[in-house]
Amino acid sequence: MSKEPDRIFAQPLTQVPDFAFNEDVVRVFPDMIKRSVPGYPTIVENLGVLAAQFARPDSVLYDLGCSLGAVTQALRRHVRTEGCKVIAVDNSAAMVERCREYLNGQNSMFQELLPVEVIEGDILALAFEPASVVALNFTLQFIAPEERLALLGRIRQSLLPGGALILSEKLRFSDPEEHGLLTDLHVAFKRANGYSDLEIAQKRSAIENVMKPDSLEEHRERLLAAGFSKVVPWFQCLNFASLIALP
Ligand SMILES: Nc1ncnc2c1ncn2[C@@H]1O[C@H](C[S@+](CC[C@H]([NH3+])C(=O)[O-])CC(=O)[O-])[C@@H](O)[C@H]1O
Ligand SMILES: O=C(O)C(=O)Cc1ccccc1
Repeated sequence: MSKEPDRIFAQPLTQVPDFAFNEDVVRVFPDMIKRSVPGYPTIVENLGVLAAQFARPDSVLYDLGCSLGAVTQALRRHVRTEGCKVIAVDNSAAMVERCREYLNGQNSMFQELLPVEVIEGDILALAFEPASVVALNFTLQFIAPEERLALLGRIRQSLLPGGALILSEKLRFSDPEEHGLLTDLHVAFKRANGYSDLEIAQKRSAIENVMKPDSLEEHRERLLAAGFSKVVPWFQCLNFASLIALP
């Protein structure tokens, strides 16, 4: 994995462009996500542990919005169920190219890894195969809000009995005091990880038009509306959380 540090927003920009998952971001992505998302390493590793409990024989495990394939790699470390394959999907050509390099490197080093297919494409246009695990690890927040319910409905329809959707997201909070406190604490987390106030401010304006977080209540209601029967939060660190949704 690339160890290059994230300095994307370190210099003052006259106009901050909308955030995009381009070559520059791909190069620093492992550093960026670890220093920006509290709990990210814990979520990714344990997503593999959870997935191993829900994986059904001869089914598909989806990693939707796979970026560099961190979740796919956790699935490969933990899932031992017969006949499973991973389908990892991302619509950033730069991400997919690097993701394939990492996964091919693993294939050549280890035998008996779950087979993985990496697809460059829009998850909104995907024809889902019967799946036992679907991971949306910090991806739904980048999908246009009006598309989210229909996407979750299609995921629900593809899920086999005993399977699960694992959904991780940045949260917004309907209570202004709670929202303000957790936003401030997230800024403190980023500062503690070496980001300057300028980097934090410029990143905030880069993501505000492209990343629209929902509240936990909105997630729960939409998942139930999409046909899920139960929504169980299993992790929260500051304003980042992960939920299990059962079919
Ligand atoms: N419509 C779409 N179709 C496919 N991919 C998309 C779409 N929209 C956005 N993406 C992709 O979703 C990913 C979101 S990052 C996921 C981290 C990863 N899951 C991880 O666990 O490391 C989250 C973050 O950076 O905060 C990017 O790679 C986008 O290209
Ligand atoms: O950096 C932030 O403030 C975030 O909310 C998380 C994030 C992480 C990586 C890319 C875009 C957003």
